[in-house]
Amino acid sequence: MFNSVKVTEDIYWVGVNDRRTALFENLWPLEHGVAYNSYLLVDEKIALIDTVEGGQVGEYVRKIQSIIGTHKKIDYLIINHMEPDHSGLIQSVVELYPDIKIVGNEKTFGMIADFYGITNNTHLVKDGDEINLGKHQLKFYMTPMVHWPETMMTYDQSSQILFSGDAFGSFGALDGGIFDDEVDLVFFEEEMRRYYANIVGKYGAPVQAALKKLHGLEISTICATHGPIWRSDIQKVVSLYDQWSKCEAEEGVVIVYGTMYGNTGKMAETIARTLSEEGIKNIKIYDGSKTHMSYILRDIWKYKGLIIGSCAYNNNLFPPIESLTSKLVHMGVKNRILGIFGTYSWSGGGVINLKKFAEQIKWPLIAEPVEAKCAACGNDIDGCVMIGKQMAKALKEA
Ligand SMILES: Cc1cc2nc3c(=O)[nH]c(=O)nc-3n(C[C@H](O)[C@H](O)[C@H](O)COP(=O)(O)O)c2cc1C
Repeated sequence: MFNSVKVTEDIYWVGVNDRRTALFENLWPLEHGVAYNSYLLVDEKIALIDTVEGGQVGEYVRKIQSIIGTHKKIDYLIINHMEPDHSGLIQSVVELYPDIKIVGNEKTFGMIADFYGITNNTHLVKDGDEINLGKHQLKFYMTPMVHWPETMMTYDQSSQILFSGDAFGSFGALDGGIFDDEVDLVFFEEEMRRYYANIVGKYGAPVQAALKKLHGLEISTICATHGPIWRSDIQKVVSLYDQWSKCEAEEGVVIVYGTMYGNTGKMAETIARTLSEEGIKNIKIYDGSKTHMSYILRDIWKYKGLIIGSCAYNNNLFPPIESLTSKLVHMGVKNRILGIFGTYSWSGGGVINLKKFAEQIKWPLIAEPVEAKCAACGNDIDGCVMIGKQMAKALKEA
């Protein structure tokens, strides 16, 4: 989108959409693109909050100059987050506005020096420090490890807008709509959870600390660095972050399996049908080879139950299931209940490693694991039914 967009009378969205990059962080699919949001506050003094990814300098500068013209200077460049998708144009901004003061904390400046070799014209802020722009009084909140060490948030006391960095951000380009009341909210809530689960999810405790620090602040609008601007129901957005960072989950089950020839998948169908017969409505089945892990993690972040299956593969788990289980351990997901199943033909490798995963992640196993030889029959099918029944029972009791 070429236009800048007014957030208030004198605050502008000057972000850009990226529909070309296939993988965010070279890892996470961007089927519907992503937006890099930056904001311009035009007061007696002018401040730019964060920049955008490095590839879109022309459009970014045109947007800024369509608001302030080519002669006015920008006084402050506030850096809430140094990840290169937001800091990518710091050098270009500094070249264009050589007197600009870069506002950040101690950790920010270490990274600016190391990434971009910039050490001049810095304005160091600590937790609670303020800067006056004229009408606007900005206050800085240090929120380390949401999700980098230098992350901070900027709160404008006059408009009650929180510039939150990556917190409350989501995947998905902004297809014309910039505000939450202009976009498909169902899509963005899913994409916000996928972003949270994959990018921020490991840092639940720092997110909790940040939410505590912001508690009591009157927030009219949240301007994150990705996704829509939230202004309709701030309480809902904050409470989603609260739930996710506490690993709270809803009633429902993700069943994910790894299969080469379909036998493990058939067991998943039996388990799912039993869950449904037992009254569970939210059941999501994924073939781990077909659906990218980021979507599976998104749903694991939502639902309390995980049932995971794997065929044996060279004495080990099937590779996509191996990746998923190690990612779950790495992220330290808590407060889930687990069922496991699988197949083998000679010495196994799937279920034995799923049992090791259960021990590592310390989630309770709701039923006896089922391991079918080649293809499930008789007792194996009974075992799958039992996994479904026990999972439904545990979910209802949770
Ligand atoms: C490449 C490959 C490696 C396998 N490695 C093992 C193994 O290490 N141990 C074992 O018991 N079975 C192994 N199997 C057999 C499968 O795990 C077994 O046939 C299983 O039932 C297949 O399930 P599926 O139909 O869900 O793919 C292997 C099969 C293939 C094709």
